[in-house]
Amino acid sequence: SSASYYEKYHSLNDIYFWINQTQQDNPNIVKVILIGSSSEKRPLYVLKLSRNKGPEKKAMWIDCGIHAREWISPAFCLWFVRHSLSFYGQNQDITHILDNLDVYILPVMNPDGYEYTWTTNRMWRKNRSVSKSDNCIGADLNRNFDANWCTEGASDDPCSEIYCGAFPESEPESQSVAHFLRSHKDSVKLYFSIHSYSQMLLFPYSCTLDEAENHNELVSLDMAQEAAQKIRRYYRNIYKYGAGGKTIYLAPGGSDDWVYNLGIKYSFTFELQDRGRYGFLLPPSHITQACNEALTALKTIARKVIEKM
Ligand SMILES: NCCCCC[C@@H](C[SeH])C(=O)O
Ligand SMILES: [Zn+2]
Ligand SMILES: [Zn+2]
Repeated sequence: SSASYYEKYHSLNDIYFWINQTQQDNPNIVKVILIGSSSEKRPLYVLKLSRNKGPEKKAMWIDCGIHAREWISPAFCLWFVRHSLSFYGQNQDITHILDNLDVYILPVMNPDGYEYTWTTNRMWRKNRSVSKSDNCIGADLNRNFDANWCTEGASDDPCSEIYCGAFPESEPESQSVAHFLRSHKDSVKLYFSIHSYSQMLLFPYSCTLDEAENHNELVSLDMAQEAAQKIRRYYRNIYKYGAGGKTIYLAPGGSDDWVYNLGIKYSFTFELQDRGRYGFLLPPSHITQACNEALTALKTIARKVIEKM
């Protein structure tokens, strides 16, 4: 696919075709792993990028598209894969990362919701599971993980945009991701969940206002602060950074907090462009800069984590 392919938003079927094509074009580097299926039985495909044939290396994980309307998120996962495949050996940052880490990428964690934003309601957020009680559809997958589940910042009302689901991991999508990460928790060292919008680099905790035990390390010059500084310097754009609970809002049951408590101590949620002018409807002409900003932050953090391994 040409460069311009990555400066557009793609339908779900287009992305499934891209996943298959990318694996076929790069059989020695890309492996496709089926980690589960959505409530409407669509496949959840993870791409594994690995430059090494050796034993299981340390790894990093990137999930995109947990919230359906945040189209820049899957666009970033595709952008990252293309950057990794096209610039390995040329760009020293991505070469260093791929020489040290395998990368698991889940381009669309909520395929049913994503499809729904293309066919029916562009502003849909949740998945499309049918709840027993009300006539309302969908749970917020980023409130369905087992981390202070369904406390303040989530809702037990199935009609709410932040409905926490019937119980932790009640949703097939979050259950599939939790299952995969539980079985890879000894090799996965770094976790990224990509969202939009508001331009923030967030880390645990969002489920309480308590500080994570390695809070200083996450916020210090090593990690989030340096990433935000790089974006400001290279792209003249402002990203806030900090613990989610204090920086954006209380949001219990999130993937990043659950991953952190699982023992993956370098866990981040990125809120990409913009700050509200277009919001979730970020125009395709903004994809390049939004993805470059996210790439800069991801590389900065990944390089620091590799140094500490
Ligand atoms: N895991 C919670 C991180 C902070 C909130 C992130 C936003 C992304 Se739209 C949310 O899930 O409401
Ligand atoms: Zn989101
Ligand atoms: Zn958001």
